[in-house]
Amino acid sequence: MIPNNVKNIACIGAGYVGGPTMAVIAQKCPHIKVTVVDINEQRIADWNDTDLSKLPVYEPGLDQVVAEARGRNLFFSTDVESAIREAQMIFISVNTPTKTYGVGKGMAADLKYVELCARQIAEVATEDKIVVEKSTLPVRTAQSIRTILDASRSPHHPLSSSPLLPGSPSPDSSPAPRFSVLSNPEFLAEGTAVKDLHNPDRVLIGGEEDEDGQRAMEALVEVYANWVPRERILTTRIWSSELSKLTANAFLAQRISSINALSALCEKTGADVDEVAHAIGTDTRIGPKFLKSSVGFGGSCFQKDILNLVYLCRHFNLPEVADYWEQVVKLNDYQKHRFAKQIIDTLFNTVSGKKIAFLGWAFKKDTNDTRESAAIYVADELLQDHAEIHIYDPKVSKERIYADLEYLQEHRRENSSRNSDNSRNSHSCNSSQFVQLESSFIKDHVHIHDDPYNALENAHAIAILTEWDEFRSYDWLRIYEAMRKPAFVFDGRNILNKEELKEIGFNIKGIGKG
Ligand SMILES: NC(=O)c1ccc[n+]([C@@H]2O[C@H](COP(=O)([O-])OP(=O)(O)OC[C@H]3O[C@@H](n4cnc5c(N)ncnc54)[C@H](O)[C@@H]3O)[C@@H](O)[C@H]2O)c1
Ligand SMILES: O=c1ccn([C@@H]2O[C@H](COP(=O)(O)OP(=O)(O)O[C@H]3O[C@H](CO)[C@@H](O)[C@H](O)[C@H]3O)[C@@H](O)[C@H]2O)c(=O)[nH]1
Repeated sequence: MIPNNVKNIACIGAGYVGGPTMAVIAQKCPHIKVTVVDINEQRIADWNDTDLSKLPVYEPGLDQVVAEARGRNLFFSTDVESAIREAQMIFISVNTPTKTYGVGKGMAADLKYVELCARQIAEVATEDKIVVEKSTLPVRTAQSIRTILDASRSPHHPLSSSPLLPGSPSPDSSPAPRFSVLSNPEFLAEGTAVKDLHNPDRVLIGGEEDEDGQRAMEALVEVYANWVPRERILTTRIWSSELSKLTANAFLAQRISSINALSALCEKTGADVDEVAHAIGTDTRIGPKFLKSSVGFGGSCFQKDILNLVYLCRHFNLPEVADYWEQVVKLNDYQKHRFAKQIIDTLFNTVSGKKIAFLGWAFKKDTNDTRESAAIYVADELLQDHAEIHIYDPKVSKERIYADLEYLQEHRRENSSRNSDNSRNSHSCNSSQFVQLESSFIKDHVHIHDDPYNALENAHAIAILTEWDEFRSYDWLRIYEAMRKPAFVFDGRNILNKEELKEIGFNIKGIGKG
């Protein structure tokens, strides 16, 4: 019978979502054993490191949560099979990146890791289980997961006891396991993951309408009800839950692209985008959040999830709807390009041989995650013009920065060597005017610093790519004195005090500042 009272949870995928989410469940539910498994041995070793500063995910407050629960009822392991076997409820929290090959390349979500999890659960499970989609998935993925899981109940499956097939050899006498699939998308934002998990606006659970589905939903509601008020735990039909996740991200990203589109108009007209955002945000129907104009949104989710939504719309023959949402991503590409171009234009139409210092590489503050960070695309565009880039980020490693730039070149290589008719023609990563940069060129032209003042010394210009708080409190007079003149600052996050910097002597340009 599908359990409605869970004592043992497994989570497949110990990444930015699986790790923090399960750590908080374990912290808040000491009566439940939570095992997080991953095939990446290094990641698991890092989660188990006694030095909490080495956790693979940097999130404010996460170290305390892990310290409280790890070894008590929270475990990190590479033994995926045992975790599946023992758990009553299994979360799938693996990556679902944009496909980089074949059908749907550049648009659709790549579900191969999710499918592998479903197959492994089907193979290993011997008892009834609840399978929870925690990864962000296209609407109706639960159907595919169910199909794979149900196949393990077929008379030909090695684990099936085949009670329906008279005379067939039965490997054992226990009945084949039953599964119920739930959708429980995660809405945490990086940098505030622990806060968001402790105090979510809502928890969304979608389930199937049969009796098993209802029992499974009840079981998951009971887990969250240990700390989330029940009125904030929403239960819906499974397809609504799946689609709500993509919709939420599309709406959030749309607000950023909307304000970024207007930032370009502000620069032409003399308006100030922050004043415009404040003026419209005070209308309670619009609200003040997610109206901060920037160099462009990054992160592993917004672009991927919108492209996935666009792909779905095209699949269901809704081209007008697809075009509408795709524009959000195109505008974001335009914003990143506009920022890089402004640097080159302002520095007298070339940055060749010039030292451009980057403050920040992460896609937002308070995280070490760099996936789809605007910094990568801006750096690439400046490197195309032979800039010397010097980078400081308080949390991102040297290896990560080089890997990000290399990955972009690899992506460009794939796009140019294959027929990319089906893929998105992104300005940032597929533009025909850009050449593929060699590794040696990247190593020679990109320098990473542990000390921000070293990164900034003798720079022709500074570009702020991430809104880390510490950048505001630097000694800007000292920085000015150590820079080449005219000393340019391009504030891609509008975090610096423009008037103060101008008084020091800087030539400062913000986003959407006319
Ligand atoms: N990062 C976020 O802030 C965020 C927020 C909400 C939702 N999501 C969604 O959650 C999902 C996971 O995102 P993430 O950022 O945690 O990804 P991630 O890449 O940080 O982590 C995924 C992990 O899954 C592991 N994995 C892949 N296949 C596996 C398998 N078969 N068995 C065991 N481990 C396997 C990988 O090794 C990796 O460590 C994605 O669908 C994403 O869209 C992410
Ligand atoms: O007003 C704003 C708000 C954000 N950003 C940028 O937008 C990107 C995304 O920021 P944010 O949404 O705060 O972080 P994520 O961790 O990407 O979280 C988003 O993506 C997650 C993964 O799906 C969802 O769970 C979250 O609800 C959703 O906010 C970052 O580059 C931010 O700098 C802006 O430029 N202006």
